[in-house]
Amino acid sequence: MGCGCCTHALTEKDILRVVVFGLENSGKTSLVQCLKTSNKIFETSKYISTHGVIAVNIYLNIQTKLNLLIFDCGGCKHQRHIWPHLFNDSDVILFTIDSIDLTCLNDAKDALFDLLTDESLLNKPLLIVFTKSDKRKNINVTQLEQILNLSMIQDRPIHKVLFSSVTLDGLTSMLTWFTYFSYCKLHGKEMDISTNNKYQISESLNLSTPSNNKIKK
Ligand SMILES: Nc1nc2c(ncn2[C@@H]2O[C@H](COP(=O)(O)OP(=O)(O)OP(=O)(O)O)[C@@H](O)[C@H]2O)c(=O)[nH]1
Ligand SMILES: [Mg+2]
Repeated sequence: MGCGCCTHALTEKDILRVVVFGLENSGKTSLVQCLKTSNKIFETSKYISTHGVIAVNIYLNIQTKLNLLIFDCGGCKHQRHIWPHLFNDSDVILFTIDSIDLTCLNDAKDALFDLLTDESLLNKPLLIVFTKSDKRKNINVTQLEQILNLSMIQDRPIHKVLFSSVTLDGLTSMLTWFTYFSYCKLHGKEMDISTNNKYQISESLNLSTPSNNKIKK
């Protein structure tokens, strides 16, 4: 696989495989598009539900050579039988949760914990993305975390981000997290739960500002 701007062919180790799960309408495809293009979506964007899985290759940062292969899965119930087929190939899991639609939280929690108990996903790093943060001020993330029982998840690195595809708030935090795990994979390092390491690495990679990732505001 090549990206057009690298001089060497990419190997498996160069590519971080990210599987994106989450209920229908929770913002997965919009988020992937934001990662791919660094552009905001329009608030009025039409909802087109994903069928099956869409693989998206993203080459993100000239300095860090972050290569992501993202699997964007359809979220509605009858699509979820496809999810297990992607488990083995993943390095990290991204799970989206609509931070506005509180009626879906229990379903989201069930879907999330079903995933995490699957043997092939044990210990895989988990990025929880609370989406649509532009739609409501003062979202109480702690309350969301409590309802979802996220403190129960102790067997793996976990990071939580409040994100909006409309404003791109939270994008840099996601990219920093991906860069850390990409670095670990490339160098065969243990994927550490400690956040200190993560930030040391991201600082040394000079990833702390959005401009490094060419994010258009
Ligand atoms: N205001 C706002 N709307 C969003 C945001 N993210 C997604 N949406 C809207 O929410 C709807 C669903 O977004 P999608 O990204 O298609 O959701 P999905 O999780 O991929 O849905 P499925 O493919 O059915 O599983 C679309 O109308 C988007 O425009 C956001 O951050 N803010
Ligand atoms: Mg979708």
